[in-house]
Amino acid sequence: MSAKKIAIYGAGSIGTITGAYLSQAYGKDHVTLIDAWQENVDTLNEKGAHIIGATDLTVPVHAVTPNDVDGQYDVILLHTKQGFNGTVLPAIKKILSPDGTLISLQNGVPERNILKIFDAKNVIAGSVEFGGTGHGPGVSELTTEFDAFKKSAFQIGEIDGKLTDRIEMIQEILSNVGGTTISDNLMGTKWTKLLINASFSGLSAAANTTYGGILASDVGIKSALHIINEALTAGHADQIRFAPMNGVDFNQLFSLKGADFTQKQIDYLREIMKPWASLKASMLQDLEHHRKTEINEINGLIVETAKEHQLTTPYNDLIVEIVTEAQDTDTLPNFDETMIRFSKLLTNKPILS
Ligand SMILES: CC(C)(CO)C(=O)C(=O)O
Repeated sequence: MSAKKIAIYGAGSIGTITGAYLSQAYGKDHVTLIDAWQENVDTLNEKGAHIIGATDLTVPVHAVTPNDVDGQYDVILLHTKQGFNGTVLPAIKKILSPDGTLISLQNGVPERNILKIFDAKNVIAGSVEFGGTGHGPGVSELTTEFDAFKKSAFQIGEIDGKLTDRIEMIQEILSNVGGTTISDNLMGTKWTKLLINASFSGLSAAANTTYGGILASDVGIKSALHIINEALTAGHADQIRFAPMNGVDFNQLFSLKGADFTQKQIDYLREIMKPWASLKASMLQDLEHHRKTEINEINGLIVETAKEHQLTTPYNDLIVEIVTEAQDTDTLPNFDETMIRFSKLLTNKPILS
């Protein structure tokens, strides 16, 4: 396998971590990090990729800007944001070898659009299950606890869910980064990641805090459960079978069964999310750096899907409202104000024991 040429398209907080581990495993002659930010590319080449947080690791890497890409790649990991797909996908098409594989790892569910540009035989997809926070050029903080990262970093699958030699080969490659499981239910995988993004990343962005800040707040954790439940309801209406993530069946454990969520559901959600407490949503990092967020592709997708089935989504609506407001006014949301707005939605919803 080491003869394969691998590219990481998008060396942001997640791409830098992935690129560091793959370069460590296969050598920088076989792995290229592609990123549009010249200063990031220069620093990566001069100083290596520096991973801090749950580990401390510096790995020599080879990085280029999209304009300087030379040659074709057998495997390309797609780590840019969906908002750039209009330019990124045609650029990737030119550098993916005819038998190559593009791994769609973006948040949301971009695969239908990706398949308009790429032949299905060249595409697999999956979800990223670890967090990263950028700390300037070349430096990324691994925000998932190290054991959880090594256990569960990616879930990948063929579009048709088949177990193929190719998907096993990609699993082997990604296992150099962290735990990688194969899913036979790709849409279920993408939607389970979507519900984590909508709830914890949505609230992290809307309340200007980490996942831990949401877990520690009663309003935060209860709102997270409502967001998850809205995503489950919209997904079910759209025939989605939610895949377990890191062994946890969100559908089974966290859907609303009675008048309200039970204390057991609250405690369990707090417990299983602990290894991700230091995560800062990429949408919050976008707001901090004056970039457009993925709000429409994350909470917005749940709202839209629900609407198609005449369902309402007050909790996801509020996330969209707050994050869009912050994005449009180039400001950061305020934790207390956001919690007040969510507590109004939660009023009259007692927690059953
Ligand atoms: C889970 C996490 C933090 C990993 O990048 C994420 O997907 C996001 O916030 O966008």
